[in-house]
Amino acid sequence: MRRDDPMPHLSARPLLAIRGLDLDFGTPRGRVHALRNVSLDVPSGQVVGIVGESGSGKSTLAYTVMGLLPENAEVTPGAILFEGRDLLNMSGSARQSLLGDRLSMIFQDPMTALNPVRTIESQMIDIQHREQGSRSEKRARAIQMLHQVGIPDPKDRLCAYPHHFSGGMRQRICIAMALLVKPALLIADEPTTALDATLEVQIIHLLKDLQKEIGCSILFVSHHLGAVAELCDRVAIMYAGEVVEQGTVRDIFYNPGHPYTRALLECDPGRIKKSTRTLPTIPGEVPSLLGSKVGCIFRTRCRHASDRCVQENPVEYRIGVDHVARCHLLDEQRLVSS
Ligand SMILES: Nc1ncnc2c1ncn2[C@@H]1O[C@H](COP(=O)(O)OP(=O)(O)OP(=O)(O)O)[C@@H](O)[C@H]1O
Repeated sequence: MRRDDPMPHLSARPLLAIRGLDLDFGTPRGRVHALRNVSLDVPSGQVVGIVGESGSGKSTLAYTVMGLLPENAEVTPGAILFEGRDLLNMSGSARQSLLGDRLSMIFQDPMTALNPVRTIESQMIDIQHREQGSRSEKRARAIQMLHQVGIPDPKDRLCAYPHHFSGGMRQRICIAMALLVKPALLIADEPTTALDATLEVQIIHLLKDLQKEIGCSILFVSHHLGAVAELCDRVAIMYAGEVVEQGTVRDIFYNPGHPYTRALLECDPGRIKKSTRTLPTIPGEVPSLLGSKVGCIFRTRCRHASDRCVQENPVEYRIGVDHVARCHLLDEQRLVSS
């Protein structure tokens, strides 16, 4: 069960390779250990989901890749290799030239990305500033992309401002803008959280279709397991700053190896029997991220926790070819039965 080969689930040259990433936020109360020893791959042409409860570090991970961190953030070791180049050691200008070109992002709130006082046309033309072609060619590409994301009468709507569109339509416009530059990697940070369930399904289907068409990879951050199952090829489960388990969608949903993943699946409203009147929750609370980094991060909520879980950080154990989890139980070869 214990892996012999270091990180067997990580391929030789993925599009994005995060290795041993730790990130702290300096605060008056001490250092918040927001990311702990995170290693993760996004292979070319694949969609990787990052799932976890609120505060588990999903957005911090996404923003770290984009280089959009606040001043109090400090990466203390780690590497983020994008197309083989370490983003953490790149000059500001080299990194800047990747953003909005090879790397693109969709935010939870579309108004974060859209300028409220500029027309959709001017914003969609501006985003193509590195692309070849005249203004009218860029305008034509914008219309085509708006059509692809399902904006009705795109030619007539170009002169509208963001507030003229509904929330769902604004998110479609953001997707159109993010994909207009044909990025190699699209980072989507909870892009459907602000939308109702019907719109969420539409946006997930849209992302799926466009990803296939453009051939880009997506790092999809979500706390919605159903959306992840629908869209992703691979899933990483985060808890309190750590990736505690990762594998294919099938591995995670049908053969979870970590007690936290099991608990998360048991609490998923999409899987709960209709006769149940109260939604189950995971007992206990997420630990303070200010604390020591020693021991299993999930031990305070785990019914299987032992002394070893207090004293020793679990390494990744291989459950399947492409499937790993950080839990001492796997070392002892007695998988948790639910
Ligand atoms: N600028 C900051 N300074 C101090 N702590 C921060 C800062 N930004 C985030 N954190 C802390 O880092 C941890 C991870 O936060 P993050 O927003 O990445 O979680 P998340 O999983 O994306 O949560 P959500 O689903 O609610 O967006 C949290 O404990 C959060 O309070």
